[in-house]
Amino acid sequence: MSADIIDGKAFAAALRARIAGQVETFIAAAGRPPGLAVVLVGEDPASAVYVRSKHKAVREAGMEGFEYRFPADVPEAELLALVDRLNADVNVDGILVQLPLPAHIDERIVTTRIDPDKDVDGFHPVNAGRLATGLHGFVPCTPLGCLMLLRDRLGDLSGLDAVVIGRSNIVGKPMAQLLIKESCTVTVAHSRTRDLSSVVRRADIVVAAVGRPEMIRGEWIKPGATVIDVGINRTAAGLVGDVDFAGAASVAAAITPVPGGVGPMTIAVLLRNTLVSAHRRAQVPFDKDAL
Ligand SMILES: Nc1nc(=O)c2c([nH]1)NC[C@@H]1CN(c3ccc(C(=O)N[C@@H](CCC(=O)O)C(=O)O)cc3)C=[N+]21
Ligand SMILES: [Mg+2]
Repeated sequence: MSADIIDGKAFAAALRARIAGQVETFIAAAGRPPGLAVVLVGEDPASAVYVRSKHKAVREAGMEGFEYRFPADVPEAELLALVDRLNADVNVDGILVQLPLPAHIDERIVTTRIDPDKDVDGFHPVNAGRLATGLHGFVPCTPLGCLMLLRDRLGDLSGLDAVVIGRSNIVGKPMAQLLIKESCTVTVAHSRTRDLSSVVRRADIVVAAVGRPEMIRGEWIKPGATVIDVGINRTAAGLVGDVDFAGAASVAAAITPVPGGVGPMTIAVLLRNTLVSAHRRAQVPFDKDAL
């Protein structure tokens, strides 16, 4: 193995510590903590684990967490009524409805009901549009976390060839938008891409977000590339990413591990977005780029 391992867990912990410092300053100015509401529907064990770790992170940062749980058969209207209440609640700066939702609930309707200016997940179409057109708004946490790791590692990304594998609204598309903004030459590959290995081989930056265990092979990676693995796949052998880690690590310059890479960044950026939202809503000035 020759690649440096990008320690997302340590980067996220440092970011969270800086956020906690800024939370104290915010409380002194605004007289209240930043507030994040997290809504969980159903009993999916993986979702319950994520929601618990989000709450722990919220408390550790000095923010206020509001937690709401519904049984899997909650009527959509009841969920929407809660979103309406949270939209109107002055102490709530961020609203996150944990996905996936049960099949009888339309995720698009719920996501679109959240006030875009409290949408710290960045899933509302208004925020997707803001990102696509260069306006201020919330950027989805996972791709923004990936970008922070890339900038920390590579500095200026301009002119680099980037391949994003996966075209979801939550990761692939916003990741591509962020890399375009960084002046990368961006290719978005997906399940219908022909000759994926040749597409990946050109890339200085590979972001894998396909949700298929170890699909991106080490032999495809250009020597010296930086590999960001967004995948979290539970297999018989344990947690693995979308990248063949051992193979890729023998040729890449740097690679994120799973776990301990992108995942912890997602939660740290959620706190960051909530802190940014709190400052905007309370009209307390804040330099988010100094975080
Ligand atoms: N509205 C909404 N917003 C989300 O941001 C959202 C969501 N729904 N639904 C589920 C996904 C998944 N997600 C993760 C958060 C943290 C880790 C994380 O911290 N992972 C650790 C531990 C991995 C493990 O042990 O499971 C790691 O990669 O090292 C992973 C995944 C947020 N999601
Ligand atoms: Mg796909």
